[in-house]
Amino acid sequence: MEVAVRVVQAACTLCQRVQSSLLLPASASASGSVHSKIDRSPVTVADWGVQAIVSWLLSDCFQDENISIVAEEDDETLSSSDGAALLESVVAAVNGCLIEAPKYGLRSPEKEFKAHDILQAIRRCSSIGGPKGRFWVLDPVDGTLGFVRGDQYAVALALIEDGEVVLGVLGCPNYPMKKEWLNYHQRYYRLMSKVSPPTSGSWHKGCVMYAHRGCGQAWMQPLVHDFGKLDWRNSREVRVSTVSDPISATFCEPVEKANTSHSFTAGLAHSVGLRKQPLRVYSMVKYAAIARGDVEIFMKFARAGYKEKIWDHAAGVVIIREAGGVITDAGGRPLDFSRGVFLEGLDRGIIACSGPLLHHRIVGAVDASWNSSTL
Ligand SMILES: Nc1ncnc2c1ncn2[C@@H]1O[C@H](COP(=O)(O)OS(=O)(=O)O)[C@@H](OP(=O)(O)O)[C@H]1O
Ligand SMILES: [Mg+2]
Ligand SMILES: [Mg+2]
Ligand SMILES: [Mg+2]
Repeated sequence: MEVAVRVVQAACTLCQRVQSSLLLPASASASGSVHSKIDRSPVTVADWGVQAIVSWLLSDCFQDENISIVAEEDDETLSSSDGAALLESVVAAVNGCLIEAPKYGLRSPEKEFKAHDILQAIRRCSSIGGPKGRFWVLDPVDGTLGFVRGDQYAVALALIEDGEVVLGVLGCPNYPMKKEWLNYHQRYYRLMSKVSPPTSGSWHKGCVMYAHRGCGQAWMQPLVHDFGKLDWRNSREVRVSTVSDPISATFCEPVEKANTSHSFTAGLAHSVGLRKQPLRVYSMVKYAAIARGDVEIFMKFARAGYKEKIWDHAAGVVIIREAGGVITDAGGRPLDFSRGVFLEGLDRGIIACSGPLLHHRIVGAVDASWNSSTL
């Protein structure tokens, strides 16, 4: 757990630097830093950079060159002839971050990384998961769309043992320790990014959340740029909301309508008596929000045929559960992390709630309205 938290803290620093540079007006570096994948989703220098550093740091910490990691990105684009400029940016971002690894109580590599070291580190995350043994699961940047838009995103790292998520760490660089800081923070960030972006060293407005299966506790600590100054006693326990009356509950969901049916969730919300506007947030920050009691419900109904990937959920699931929440598919069954990179057998959608009462109502409402929906 300690290694995972340190590694995620370091990875968040890399992300913050890349995000600041992306937000520079007409930034020369920005134009080349975002690439479009075959499914037209974005991938950036930060996605590859984080995957490379997490891969290298984990294998270095555990002295295991063959450490097993399932992760979202691959090296195909960077290895291709038109990926040379991107690769160069990733090399610079990774070296800039790893040189500071000792600040996080981690080791820097003996020599600066060259392009082929980066490709190798990215490629090493090629585990395909499964029912047996132990492997890490990494979403280097979850909510890449939010990331490129200067908004919410998360670095998500989990450990799976024999098909069960045993620990999860969620780095949320733009999600302040206190919900009340969020508006102020976002307005400030947008304003600043038009003038001069904040230097990474002065930016302490994020948090890192983590939990270990079976402890019944989940924790949050501030994002730091010098781990030596971080006292583990600054970590505070987080807990889900105690609200169980739908009238006072808030639900959250993905921002993009391509990723979930906003109309179906609006119908569900109405039928169970939710009255507040949904909070649309990018990334697993939604899971962080449930775990620490900022919202009560998360719902996602992807289009038929879309298969959810384990890295989009693993870290968040264990944090929500240990913080006291309930998370299942829409049939009320636990998410199955034991069947490879996909959440195979997922029934319709995902529902996370601060407690069993709300969860029961929503699952019931899905059943009542599913057949008349167009999903
Ligand atoms: N079609 C479709 N349907 C459902 N989900 C999809 C789909 N395409 C992608 N993804 C995955 O969604 C991840 C982003 O989820 P978000 O909750 O951040 O979505 S949103 O941007 O707020 O709409 C996103 O994670 P990242 O790629 O890490 O950003 C994807 O893994
Ligand atoms: Mg992606
Ligand atoms: Mg993701
Ligand atoms: Mg991602």
